[in-house]
Amino acid sequence: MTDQKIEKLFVMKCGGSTLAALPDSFFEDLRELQGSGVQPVIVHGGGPAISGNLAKLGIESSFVNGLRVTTEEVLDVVEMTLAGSINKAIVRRIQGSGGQALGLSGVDGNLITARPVANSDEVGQVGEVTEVKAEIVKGILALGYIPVIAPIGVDAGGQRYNINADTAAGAVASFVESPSMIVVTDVPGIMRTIDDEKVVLPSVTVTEIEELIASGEIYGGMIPKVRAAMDCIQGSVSEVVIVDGKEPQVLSRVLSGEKLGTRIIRS
Ligand SMILES: Nc1ncnc2c1ncn2[C@@H]1O[C@H](COP(=O)(O)OP(=O)(O)O)[C@@H](O)[C@H]1O
Ligand SMILES: CC(=O)N[C@@H](CCC(=O)OP(=O)(O)O)C(=O)O
Repeated sequence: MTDQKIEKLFVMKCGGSTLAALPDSFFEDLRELQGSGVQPVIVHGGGPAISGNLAKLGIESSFVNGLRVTTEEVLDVVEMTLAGSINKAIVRRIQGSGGQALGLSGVDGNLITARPVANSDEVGQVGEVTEVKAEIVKGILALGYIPVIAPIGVDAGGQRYNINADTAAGAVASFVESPSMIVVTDVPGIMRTIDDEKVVLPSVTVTEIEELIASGEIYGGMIPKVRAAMDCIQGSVSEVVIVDGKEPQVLSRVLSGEKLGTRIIRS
């Protein structure tokens, strides 16, 4: 398989907070992009659905710094939810709009290899990415399908890992050398309060992000997004854009350079 850079490639992360709320027009926009030769790669989350399924089984969810405490029992539910129902629901929605998609998790073909995170004594089977097999992603794109990736990793011994979806998306973007990553979530970008009013920041630098985390203006689920963004923009990814998936034609507008959401840039 060729390892040349793919023109018009972009990685998109779809958050669990917004998946169910994404309008049909979002998938129509995606299909039109695919039809015009753009090559989207999707990495998705599904945190709320995992917590919902765990609750049905009487298992309480707990998080340490945004990472789910993941026992083997929890991991079964994580994999079932992410690689199963959520992954297939996205594939069906893309196909329903006339696009072509192929769903897989990081386990398939050893797509995402992982090792335990540094604080695995606290969070259990949570992984950080060691490698993403870019040739699998490029091969699926070359066949004309949108890869839809669930963030489960695996190691050489066959152990599974639960990987935060923002982290996984950033790693996929780096390894496939995507020029950009679009993070689709349930808020219109990174917001801060100025004169008692919440405003969306059009662009932020790495230094500004550190300040916003330190001041508490970036918190919770936004932290793994900005951390993943800061990690991947050190390499081939030149910008990460955080946008609301309910914004009409959000993907094509961002890709055509419209100032929408928050752009995270290097300096
Ligand atoms: N500065 C900020 N601007 C916007 N949202 C923020 C900010 N800090 C924290 N958040 C929170 O981050 C959430 C998005 O993260 P999360 O719920 O994990 O979404 P996803 O499922 O898309 O990954 C927002 O709904 C909001 O509550
Ligand atoms: C380790 C860890 O926390 N993994 C996440 C994976 C899903 C995810 O990240 O989903 P969102 O993008 O919807 O938040 C979890 O178990 O919830």
